[in-house]
Amino acid sequence: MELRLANVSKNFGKVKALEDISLTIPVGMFGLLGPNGAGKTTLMRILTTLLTKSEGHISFGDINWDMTQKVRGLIGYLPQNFSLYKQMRVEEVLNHLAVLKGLQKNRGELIEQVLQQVNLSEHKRKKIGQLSGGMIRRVGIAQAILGNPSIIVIDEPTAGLDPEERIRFRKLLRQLGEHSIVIISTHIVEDIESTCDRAAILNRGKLIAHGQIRELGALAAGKVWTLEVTQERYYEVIDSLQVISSHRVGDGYQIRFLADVPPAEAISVSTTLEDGYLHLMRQSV
Ligand SMILES: Nc1ncnc2c1ncn2[C@@H]1O[C@H](COP(=O)(O)OP(=O)(O)OP(=O)(O)O)[C@@H](O)[C@H]1O
Repeated sequence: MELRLANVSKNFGKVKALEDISLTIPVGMFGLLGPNGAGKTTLMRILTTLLTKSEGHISFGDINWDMTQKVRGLIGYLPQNFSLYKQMRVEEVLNHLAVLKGLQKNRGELIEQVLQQVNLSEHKRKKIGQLSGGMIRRVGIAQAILGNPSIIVIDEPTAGLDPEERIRFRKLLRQLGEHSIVIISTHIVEDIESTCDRAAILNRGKLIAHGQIRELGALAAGKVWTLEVTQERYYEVIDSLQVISSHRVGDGYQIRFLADVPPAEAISVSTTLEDGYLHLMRQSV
Protein backbone atom coordinates (compact mmCIF):
# COMPACT_ATOMS: atom_id res chain seq x y z
CA MET A 1 0.00 0.00 0.00
CA GLU A 2 1.15 3.54 -0.71
CA LEU A 3 1.08 6.80 1.20
CA ARG A 4 -0.58 9.43 -0.99
CA LEU A 5 -0.32 13.17 -0.63
CA ALA A 6 -2.47 15.30 -2.92
CA ASN A 7 -2.07 19.09 -3.13
CA VAL A 8 -0.95 19.45 0.49
CA SER A 9 -0.29 23.01 1.68
CA LYS A 10 0.52 24.53 5.06
CA ASN A 11 0.45 28.22 5.90
CA PHE A 12 1.73 29.84 9.09
CA GLY A 13 0.03 33.22 8.74
CA LYS A 14 1.54 34.63 5.57
CA VAL A 15 4.38 32.10 5.44
CA LYS A 16 3.73 29.32 2.96
CA ALA A 17 5.70 26.51 4.60
CA LEU A 18 4.34 23.96 2.09
CA GLU A 19 2.73 24.69 -1.26
CA ASP A 20 0.71 22.18 -3.23
CA ILE A 21 2.74 19.04 -2.51
CA SER A 22 1.61 15.90 -4.36
CA LEU A 23 3.58 12.70 -3.82
CA THR A 24 3.07 8.94 -3.73
CA ILE A 25 5.38 7.05 -1.39
CA PRO A 26 5.62 3.24 -1.70
CA VAL A 27 7.12 0.72 0.75
CA GLY A 28 10.86 1.33 1.01
CA MET A 29 13.18 4.08 2.13
CA PHE A 30 12.13 7.57 1.06
CA GLY A 31 14.27 10.66 1.61
CA LEU A 32 13.19 14.27 2.04
CA LEU A 33 15.99 16.59 1.07
CA GLY A 34 16.18 20.36 1.11
CA PRO A 35 17.98 23.36 2.60
CA ASN A 36 16.98 25.07 5.86
CA GLY A 37 13.42 26.33 5.75
CA ALA A 38 12.47 24.08 2.80
CA GLY A 39 9.48 22.64 4.71
CA LYS A 40 10.80 19.17 5.59
CA THR A 41 10.01 19.38 9.31
CA THR A 42 6.58 20.84 8.58
CA LEU A 43 5.81 17.96 6.24
CA MET A 44 6.99 15.37 8.77
CA ARG A 45 4.96 16.98 11.52
CA ILE A 46 1.87 16.88 9.32
CA LEU A 47 2.48 13.21 8.50
CA THR A 48 2.82 12.40 12.21
CA THR A 49 -0.37 14.43 13.00
CA LEU A 50 1.55 16.88 15.23
CA LEU A 51 0.41 19.61 12.84
CA THR A 52 -2.70 19.84 10.67
CA LYS A 53 -2.43 20.70 7.00
CA SER A 54 -4.09 23.86 5.69
CA GLU A 55 -5.19 22.22 2.44
CA GLY A 56 -4.98 18.96 0.54
CA HIS A 57 -5.55 15.29 1.18
CA ILE A 58 -3.35 12.57 2.69
CA SER A 59 -4.28 8.89 2.70
CA PHE A 60 -2.97 5.38 3.23
CA GLY A 61 -5.46 2.84 1.90
CA ASP A 62 -8.82 3.60 3.52
CA ILE A 63 -7.36 5.82 6.21
CA ASN A 64 -7.13 9.56 5.63
CA TRP A 65 -5.40 12.17 7.75
CA ASP A 66 -8.64 13.58 9.17
CA MET A 67 -8.87 10.33 11.17
CA THR A 68 -6.17 11.37 13.61
CA GLN A 69 -6.42 8.42 16.02
CA LYS A 70 -6.29 5.85 13.23
CA VAL A 71 -3.34 7.61 11.62
CA ARG A 72 -1.44 7.57 14.92
CA GLY A 73 -1.76 3.78 14.95
CA LEU A 74 -0.06 3.68 11.55
CA ILE A 75 2.91 5.87 12.38
CA GLY A 76 6.15 5.42 14.29
CA TYR A 77 8.10 8.64 14.78
CA LEU A 78 11.68 9.31 15.80
CA PRO A 79 12.16 13.03 16.35
CA GLN A 80 15.57 14.67 16.09
CA ASN A 81 16.23 15.10 19.79
CA PHE A 82 15.32 11.77 21.28
CA SER A 83 17.43 11.66 24.42
CA LEU A 84 14.84 11.81 27.17
CA TYR A 85 14.74 9.72 30.28
CA LYS A 86 18.49 9.66 31.03
CA GLN A 87 17.96 8.06 34.43
CA MET A 88 15.71 5.27 33.17
CA ARG A 89 16.83 1.89 31.87
CA VAL A 90 16.34 1.03 28.19
CA GLU A 91 13.63 -1.57 28.88
CA GLU A 92 11.82 0.79 31.29
CA VAL A 93 11.73 3.57 28.70
CA LEU A 94 10.37 1.19 26.08
CA ASN A 95 7.75 -0.16 28.47
CA HIS A 96 6.70 3.39 29.36
CA LEU A 97 6.42 4.40 25.69
CA ALA A 98 4.59 1.16 24.83
CA VAL A 99 1.99 2.03 27.49
CA LEU A 100 1.64 5.52 26.00
CA LYS A 101 1.12 3.93 22.58
CA GLY A 102 -1.72 1.92 24.06
CA LEU A 103 0.00 -1.46 23.63
CA GLN A 104 -1.62 -3.60 26.29
CA LYS A 105 -0.94 -7.21 25.45
CA ASN A 106 2.40 -9.04 25.37
CA ARG A 107 4.33 -5.84 26.06
CA GLY A 108 7.36 -7.72 27.37
CA GLU A 109 7.51 -9.87 24.24
CA LEU A 110 7.06 -6.91 21.89
CA ILE A 111 9.83 -5.01 23.66
CA GLU A 112 12.15 -8.00 23.44
CA GLN A 113 11.41 -8.24 19.71
CA VAL A 114 12.21 -4.60 18.94
CA LEU A 115 15.34 -4.76 21.12
CA GLN A 116 16.54 -7.65 19.00
CA GLN A 117 15.71 -5.80 15.79
CA VAL A 118 17.86 -2.84 16.80
CA ASN A 119 20.52 -5.09 18.34
CA LEU A 120 20.23 -3.74 21.87
CA SER A 121 19.05 -6.81 23.81
CA GLU A 122 22.24 -7.08 25.82
CA HIS A 123 22.04 -3.41 26.84
CA LYS A 124 18.42 -3.39 27.97
CA ARG A 125 19.29 -2.90 31.64
CA LYS A 126 21.58 0.05 30.99
CA LYS A 127 20.44 3.58 31.79
CA ILE A 128 19.91 5.82 28.76
CA GLY A 129 22.53 8.20 30.15
CA GLN A 130 25.18 5.44 29.86
CA LEU A 131 24.62 4.84 26.13
CA SER A 132 26.50 6.24 23.11
CA GLY A 133 24.75 8.59 20.65
CA GLY A 134 24.28 5.71 18.20
CA MET A 135 22.74 3.47 20.84
CA ILE A 136 20.33 6.23 21.91
CA ARG A 137 19.25 6.61 18.28
CA ARG A 138 18.66 2.85 18.22
CA VAL A 139 16.47 3.09 21.34
CA GLY A 140 14.64 5.82 19.42
CA ILE A 141 14.10 3.45 16.52
CA ALA A 142 13.00 0.70 18.92
CA GLN A 143 10.24 2.91 20.33
CA ALA A 144 9.27 4.08 16.82
CA ILE A 145 8.77 0.49 15.60
CA LEU A 146 6.91 -0.74 18.70
CA GLY A 147 3.49 -1.90 17.56
CA ASN A 148 4.76 -2.57 14.03
CA PRO A 149 3.75 0.70 12.32
CA SER A 150 3.29 0.78 8.53
CA ILE A 151 4.94 4.18 8.23
CA ILE A 152 8.10 5.19 10.10
CA VAL A 153 9.16 8.84 10.10
CA ILE A 154 12.68 9.80 11.16
CA ASP A 155 14.07 13.31 11.43
CA GLU A 156 17.82 13.74 10.76
CA PRO A 157 18.59 10.05 11.38
CA THR A 158 22.37 10.25 11.66
CA ALA A 159 22.91 13.74 13.09
CA GLY A 160 25.51 13.65 15.83
CA LEU A 161 26.63 10.07 15.13
CA ASP A 162 30.27 9.14 14.57
CA PRO A 163 31.17 7.58 11.18
CA GLU A 164 31.00 3.96 12.38
CA GLU A 165 27.69 4.45 14.15
CA ARG A 166 26.38 6.22 11.06
CA ILE A 167 27.15 3.17 8.89
CA ARG A 168 25.51 0.78 11.39
CA PHE A 169 22.48 3.02 11.68
CA ARG A 170 22.07 3.23 7.90
CA LYS A 171 22.07 -0.58 7.74
CA LEU A 172 19.29 -0.71 10.32
CA LEU A 173 17.26 1.85 8.33
CA ARG A 174 17.61 -0.23 5.17
CA GLN A 175 16.32 -3.29 7.02
CA LEU A 176 13.26 -1.35 8.20
CA GLY A 177 12.61 -0.20 4.63
CA GLU A 178 12.23 -3.78 3.44
CA HIS A 179 8.72 -4.02 4.90
CA SER A 180 7.60 -0.50 5.86
CA ILE A 181 7.44 2.97 4.40
CA VAL A 182 10.40 4.72 6.04
CA ILE A 183 10.60 8.48 5.50
CA ILE A 184 13.78 10.25 6.52
CA SER A 185 14.46 13.96 6.44
CA THR A 186 18.00 15.21 6.35
CA HIS A 187 20.52 17.75 5.08
CA ILE A 188 23.02 14.91 4.65
CA VAL A 189 22.74 13.89 1.01
CA GLU A 190 24.89 10.81 1.63
CA ASP A 191 22.34 9.46 4.14
CA ILE A 192 19.74 9.46 1.39
CA GLU A 193 22.09 8.29 -1.34
CA SER A 194 23.22 5.32 0.73
CA THR A 195 19.86 4.22 2.16
CA CYS A 196 16.93 5.44 0.07
CA ASP A 197 15.24 4.06 -3.03
CA ARG A 198 13.44 7.29 -3.78
CA ALA A 199 13.56 10.90 -2.65
CA ALA A 200 11.82 14.25 -2.89
CA ILE A 201 13.64 17.57 -3.02
CA LEU A 202 11.93 20.54 -1.43
CA ASN A 203 12.89 24.19 -1.60
CA ARG A 204 11.00 27.08 -0.01
CA GLY A 205 7.90 24.97 0.53
CA LYS A 206 7.76 23.66 -3.03
CA LEU A 207 8.40 20.18 -4.36
CA ILE A 208 11.04 20.75 -7.01
CA ALA A 209 11.78 17.14 -7.95
CA HIS A 210 11.05 13.58 -6.88
CA GLY A 211 11.79 10.10 -8.12
CA GLN A 212 14.35 7.32 -7.91
CA ILE A 213 17.76 8.30 -6.59
CA ARG A 214 19.47 7.65 -9.91
CA GLU A 215 16.84 9.68 -11.80
CA LEU A 216 17.49 12.63 -9.50
CA GLY A 217 21.24 12.27 -10.00
CA ALA A 218 20.71 12.16 -13.77
CA LEU A 219 19.18 15.65 -13.66
CA ALA A 220 22.78 16.95 -13.62
CA ALA A 221 23.98 14.65 -16.44
CA GLY A 222 26.45 16.40 -18.74
CA LYS A 223 27.02 19.19 -16.22
CA VAL A 224 29.39 17.56 -13.73
CA TRP A 225 33.13 17.65 -14.31
CA THR A 226 36.42 16.99 -12.59
CA LEU A 227 39.62 18.91 -13.01
CA GLU A 228 43.08 18.24 -11.58
CA VAL A 229 45.05 21.33 -10.61
CA THR A 230 48.27 22.14 -8.79
CA GLN A 231 48.13 23.54 -5.29
CA GLU A 232 48.99 27.03 -6.61
CA ARG A 233 46.16 27.03 -9.14
CA TYR A 234 43.68 25.51 -6.71
CA TYR A 235 42.85 28.72 -4.83
CA GLU A 236 42.63 30.62 -8.11
CA VAL A 237 40.12 28.28 -9.74
CA ILE A 238 37.83 27.38 -6.83
CA ASP A 239 36.41 30.89 -6.77
CA SER A 240 35.46 30.73 -10.41
CA LEU A 241 33.85 27.26 -10.32
CA GLN A 242 30.69 25.90 -8.69
CA VAL A 243 32.57 23.39 -6.59
CA ILE A 244 30.76 20.26 -5.38
CA SER A 245 33.78 18.74 -3.63
CA SER A 246 37.54 18.61 -3.81
CA HIS A 247 40.21 16.30 -2.51
CA ARG A 248 43.98 15.97 -2.60
CA VAL A 249 45.57 13.93 -5.38
CA GLY A 250 49.37 13.71 -5.12
CA ASP A 251 50.72 17.27 -4.84
CA GLY A 252 47.58 18.88 -6.20
CA TYR A 253 43.80 18.66 -6.00
CA GLN A 254 40.98 17.09 -7.89
CA ILE A 255 37.96 19.39 -8.03
CA ARG A 256 34.44 18.18 -8.84
CA PHE A 257 32.20 20.97 -10.07
CA LEU A 258 29.05 21.92 -11.97
CA ALA A 259 29.31 23.83 -15.25
CA ASP A 260 27.46 24.21 -18.52
CA VAL A 261 30.71 25.03 -20.28
CA PRO A 262 33.78 23.76 -18.41
CA PRO A 263 37.47 24.70 -18.73
CA ALA A 264 39.26 22.87 -21.58
CA GLU A 265 41.04 20.19 -19.49
CA ALA A 266 37.94 19.15 -17.50
CA ILE A 267 36.65 15.58 -17.69
CA SER A 268 32.92 14.77 -17.71
CA VAL A 269 31.90 12.32 -14.94
CA SER A 270 28.82 10.31 -14.03
CA THR A 271 26.41 11.95 -11.61
CA THR A 272 25.26 11.30 -8.04
CA LEU A 273 22.23 12.43 -6.05
CA GLU A 274 24.30 15.25 -4.58
CA ASP A 275 25.11 16.52 -8.09
CA GLY A 276 21.42 16.46 -9.06
CA TYR A 277 20.47 18.20 -5.82
CA LEU A 278 23.07 20.96 -6.17
CA HIS A 279 22.15 21.46 -9.83
CA LEU A 280 18.48 21.91 -8.89
CA MET A 281 19.36 24.29 -6.06
CA ARG A 282 21.52 26.33 -8.41
CA GLN A 283 18.60 26.57 -10.86
CA SER A 284 16.05 27.55 -8.24
CA VAL A 285 18.10 30.43 -6.76
N1 LIG B 1 5.35 27.33 13.88
C1 LIG B 1 5.75 28.12 12.86
N2 LIG B 1 5.32 29.38 12.76
C2 LIG B 1 5.69 30.18 11.73
N3 LIG B 1 6.50 29.79 10.72
C3 LIG B 1 6.96 28.53 10.77
C4 LIG B 1 6.63 27.63 11.83
N4 LIG B 1 7.23 26.43 11.59
C5 LIG B 1 7.93 26.60 10.44
N5 LIG B 1 7.78 27.84 9.95
C6 LIG B 1 8.35 28.37 8.70
O1 LIG B 1 8.01 27.45 7.67
C7 LIG B 1 9.09 27.30 6.76
C8 LIG B 1 9.49 25.84 6.67
O2 LIG B 1 10.10 25.44 7.91
P1 LIG B 1 10.56 23.95 8.25
O3 LIG B 1 11.03 23.95 9.65
O4 LIG B 1 9.48 23.01 7.88
O5 LIG B 1 11.78 23.77 7.25
P2 LIG B 1 12.90 22.63 7.25
O6 LIG B 1 13.05 22.21 5.83
O7 LIG B 1 12.55 21.58 8.23
O8 LIG B 1 14.18 23.41 7.72
P3 LIG B 1 15.35 22.90 8.72
O9 LIG B 1 16.16 21.98 7.89
O10 LIG B 1 16.04 24.18 9.05
O11 LIG B 1 14.68 22.26 9.89
C9 LIG B 1 10.19 28.22 7.25
O12 LIG B 1 10.09 29.44 6.55
C10 LIG B 1 9.87 28.40 8.71
O13 LIG B 1 10.36 29.63 9.18
